[in-house]
Amino acid sequence: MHVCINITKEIFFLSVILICDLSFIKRMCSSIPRSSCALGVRTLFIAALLSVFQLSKQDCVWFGVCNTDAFNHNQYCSYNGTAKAMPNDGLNLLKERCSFLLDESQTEFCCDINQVKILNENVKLAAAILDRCPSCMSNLVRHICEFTCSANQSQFAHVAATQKNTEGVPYVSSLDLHITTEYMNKTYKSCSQVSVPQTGQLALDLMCGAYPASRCSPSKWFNYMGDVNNIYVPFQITYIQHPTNASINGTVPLNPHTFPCNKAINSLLPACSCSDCELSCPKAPPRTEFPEQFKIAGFDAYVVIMSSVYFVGVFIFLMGSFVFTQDSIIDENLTIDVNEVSNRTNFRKNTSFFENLGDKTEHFLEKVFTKWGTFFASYPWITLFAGAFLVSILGYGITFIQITTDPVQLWASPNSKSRIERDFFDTKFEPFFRIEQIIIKAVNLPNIIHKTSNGPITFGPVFHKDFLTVVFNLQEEIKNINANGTFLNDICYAPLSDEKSDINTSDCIIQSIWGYFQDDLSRLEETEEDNGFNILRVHLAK
Ligand SMILES: CC(C)CCC[C@@H](C)[C@H]1CC[C@H]2[C@@H]3CC=C4C[C@@H](O)CC[C@]4(C)[C@H]3CC[C@]12C
Repeated sequence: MHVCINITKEIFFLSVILICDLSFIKRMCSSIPRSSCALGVRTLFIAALLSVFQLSKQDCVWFGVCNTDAFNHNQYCSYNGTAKAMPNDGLNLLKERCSFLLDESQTEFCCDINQVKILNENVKLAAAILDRCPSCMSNLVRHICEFTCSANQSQFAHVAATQKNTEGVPYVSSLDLHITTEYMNKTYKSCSQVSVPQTGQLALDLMCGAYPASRCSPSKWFNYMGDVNNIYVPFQITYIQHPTNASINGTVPLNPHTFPCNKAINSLLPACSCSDCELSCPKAPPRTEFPEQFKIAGFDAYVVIMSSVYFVGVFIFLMGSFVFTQDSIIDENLTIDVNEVSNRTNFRKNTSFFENLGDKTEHFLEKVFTKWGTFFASYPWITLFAGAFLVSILGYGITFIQITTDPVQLWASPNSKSRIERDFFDTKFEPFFRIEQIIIKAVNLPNIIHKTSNGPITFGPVFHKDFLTVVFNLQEEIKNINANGTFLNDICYAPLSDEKSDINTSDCIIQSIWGYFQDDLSRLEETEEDNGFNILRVHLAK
């Protein structure tokens, strides 16, 4: 509709100009030669077309400041013409926050010097919080500069509503801003961890309206920054997200260039620090990869080698037992003489290699030990005394024996991580306390799906309300445990208790998920509203 009206306007202008020109030409042509007359007509026609084109160009949606409301917010005059030249003072002011707009030596803009001043003033609000992370700040300011001053503003900004000032001049009271989701996400990502040391919060805790940073999202953040009900925002800015930067019905969504927070935007400014940008934090060294497992034909090499050794051994044994036999019986039909029973070889048909080997070894040992025994038996006294002397000499070492009964010394290597940490603990927290841990697992319970304004989030089954209640009861039972008259408060670590007075169980250090609820069952029931969603209230700060 809007376009149609403009086109009819153009045709109207064209016809008026042509009619005027034609009457003028008729008069002129009667007095000059025909060829120069034709040239004149053509030139006039082109000039007319150009002027029409110029008139129809509507690059801007606003220009200049037309209203200042009760909150000292400035609103801009509705204007749909071309960009206007910016005086040098204005260009210098633009350099402050929007220097990228001047990159292509552009001098015409859809804003005047007053708007640039207002822009610089307003941007200071965000700068107070975000300036410590230059990439985030620059990302955010890019779209603000673009929609306030860009020379082709009308491609992505459409006036949604206007109002009239006291003099009846219309000013923009609501603007639709077409912007890519990519820009919003990347800008949000680069700012999401920026901290505000003065308050100990994150920037988004302050800049996301009703939402804390943990529940903020790109859409919520931008919506808040454009919400006219926000005291800092002068007029409604409705961010309309586009999944791509493709133009739709002549609307080309704004897609300014962004920098990740760990990249410096120029050589003068640093990248954001680790405390404001996770990407800037030093990376943990890559995990040392274990060397490739040694394999033979796709099987573990040790298995292959040990199996081969086993089979070769078995093979040798079987060969020695059955194949390499010695013929020791001469005659098959031998009749054994009773007197020859002691001659073993006569009973054997075949003797194996191993049997022969065993036989020889046995004979050898028999000979050696017979000699040994005969020798010592011949000198009994010397043997007895020498033996006793040797035993007493060697037994002297028993005086150096140390028996370790401490399980820590017995089972933990002095260089092990647990041992080093325990030694550290012992030196810092005397006397030594043992930390007892109970690891509780939820069995057969479903996951918890928590519906939030950012979409559903799945939590593990340990967050089941009933489960948490059972854990609480168990914790209470442990607190009241009675071991033959000794209670937890008799043995627990209670650094905050007054040493002179008796230690109460409530002074004992117990760390569990119930700490979030100050060990108070009724607090688990408390909920909070998050944009229509019910959420659990966590009493961290109380
Ligand atoms: C918690 C407080 C301090 C932070 C406030 C953050 C938001 C609301 C502030 C920070 C920067 C501000 C913007 C800075 C510059 C401009 C350009 C101007 O042409 C229209 C207003 C507009 C678009 C401001 C709107 C409000 C704004 C988005």
